[in-house]
Formats: sequence, structure tokens, C-alpha cells
Amino acid sequence: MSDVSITRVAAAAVGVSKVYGSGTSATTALDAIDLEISSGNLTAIMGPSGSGKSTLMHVFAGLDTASSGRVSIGDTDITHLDDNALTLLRRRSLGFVFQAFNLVPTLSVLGNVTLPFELDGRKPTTDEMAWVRLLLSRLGIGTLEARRPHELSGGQQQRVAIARALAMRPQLIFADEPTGNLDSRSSREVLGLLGDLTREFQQTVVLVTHDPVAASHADRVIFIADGRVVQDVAKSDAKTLSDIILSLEVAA
Ligand SMILES: Nc1ncnc2c1ncn2[C@@H]1O[C@H](COP(=O)(O)OP(=O)(O)OP(=O)(O)O)[C@@H](O)[C@H]1O
Repeated sequence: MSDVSITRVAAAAVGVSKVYGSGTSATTALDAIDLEISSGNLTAIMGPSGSGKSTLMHVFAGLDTASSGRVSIGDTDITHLDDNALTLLRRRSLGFVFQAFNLVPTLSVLGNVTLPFELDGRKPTTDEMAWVRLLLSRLGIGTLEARRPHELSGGQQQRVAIARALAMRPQLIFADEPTGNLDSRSSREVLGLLGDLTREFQQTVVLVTHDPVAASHADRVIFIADGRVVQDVAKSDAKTLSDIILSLEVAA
């Protein structure tokens, strides 16, 4: 019997198009995308510059609206939610990890990681604090909780950002080029931790990346070109995945 939790859909786009501008200056960033993101998976979105990766992420996160089509997060159709509802959804159901870390410089590590609770107008419960401390420890930064971001290396700062993204156990985490500012060793460590935590806690992560090495940590890789899905490869199909990554490296 199949496990329904594995096949649950964390996010879906149905016929999603996004056109910026109008008339002769119109740019079609997304062209009738149909896509389901499964729960508990690390899904990478790859594609050349300008292919629509960021736009797709922004539309999924309700940071930008689709020109047509429908977008849902879990069971919620977000297509026509107003700004207040979208803000609440982002705060409670989504987590973000960015290339630039985006930590608050005046807050300690612990202050940054518990910020999502503060923004939601409450203090973390005892259980939630235990979860936060478990995350810090699993990410190897448990002894650094009193430090400020400027007292940390880039890799440590990105671990703090990952802990913050996981703190409220969101339905979905978006990681946008999370290793773009890290050297190759820190990148490997951060990606390894992201992959391990995803699997350990059945967390759903969408990773937007140019980097084939980053994408190789994913359970599934979706390739986008000109606003369309051109390849959709599961890790179980490893030969196809490595062939495609190799062809992208050759083309780059
Ligand atoms: N606000 C905007 N106004 C007009 N055009 C835009 C806007 N944002 C993106 N575009 C265009 O939409 C297309 C897709 O852009 P997008 O940023 O999603 O690509 P990307 O794959 O994330 O690129 P990169 O890897 O370089 O970040 C591009 O042609 C881009 O110029």
C-alpha cells in the first residue's frame, strides 16, 4: 500500500503564465507551466539565466501574481488571496533561504532563528524552543547562539538562515541560490545539511539553482527554458540526471 504522505502535493501550478509588460515590450517569463511539488522532497529548479526560475518561485510564494492559471500551496488556492492573507501564508507556511543570507545584523543567532515566531506576534513554546535548539545543534551551530551574524563565517550564516527557515516547520521552503555566496567546501556542507534535514524531518524544499552540484543533492530536478518545463528528472533516474547535468556543464 502506498504511503499517502509521500505523494501529497505541497504546491501546484496549473497552466501558470506570467507576462511582464505589454504590447511590443511584453516578456513571457512563464508559459503555461503545469507542475506539482511533492511533499517531503528536495526539488531543484534549474535553467539558464532568464529562463523564469525566480519568477516561478515568486509566483509559488505569492510574491508575484500569475497573469493566468492557478497556484496552490498545500490545500490552499492562493491565486486570488489578498495581500494580508498572502503575508500570513508566507509567515506561517513558507520558509525562505536566500543567497545573501538576509539575517538581521543586530540580532543574535538565536534571535534570528526565533524571528519567525516574533513576526507572528508570539513567543516560541517550550517545545518550539527545544526544536530550535535541536536544529542549531544538527546544523553544527549550537554553540554559537549568542553571536551576531558578523561574527560568523558565510557558511555559518547560511546555516542560521536554514535553521530560521525550518523553525516554524513550514509546509514548504524556498532556497534561492543558497550556495551562491559560499566557497565550494561550505557549499557542499550546507547542501549536505539541507538534504539530510529535508529527509530526516520530511521537509519539502524547492531549490532554485544554476549549480549542477547543488542540483545533484535533489530528489528531483526540473529544467526550465523560456518559461517552460523542458525536463523533469527523478533522482532514481540517475543516468538521465547526470547526462543532463553534463550537457548543461558543456553548454555553460
Ligand atoms: N519585473 C520584471 N519586469 C520585466 N521583465 C521581467 C521582470 N522580472 C523578470 N523579467 C523577465 O522575465 C524573464 C524571466 O526572468 P527570471 O528572473 O524569472 O529568470 P531566472 O531564470 O530567475 O534568471 P537568473 O538565473 O538570471 O536569475 C526574463 O526575460 C526577465 O528579463
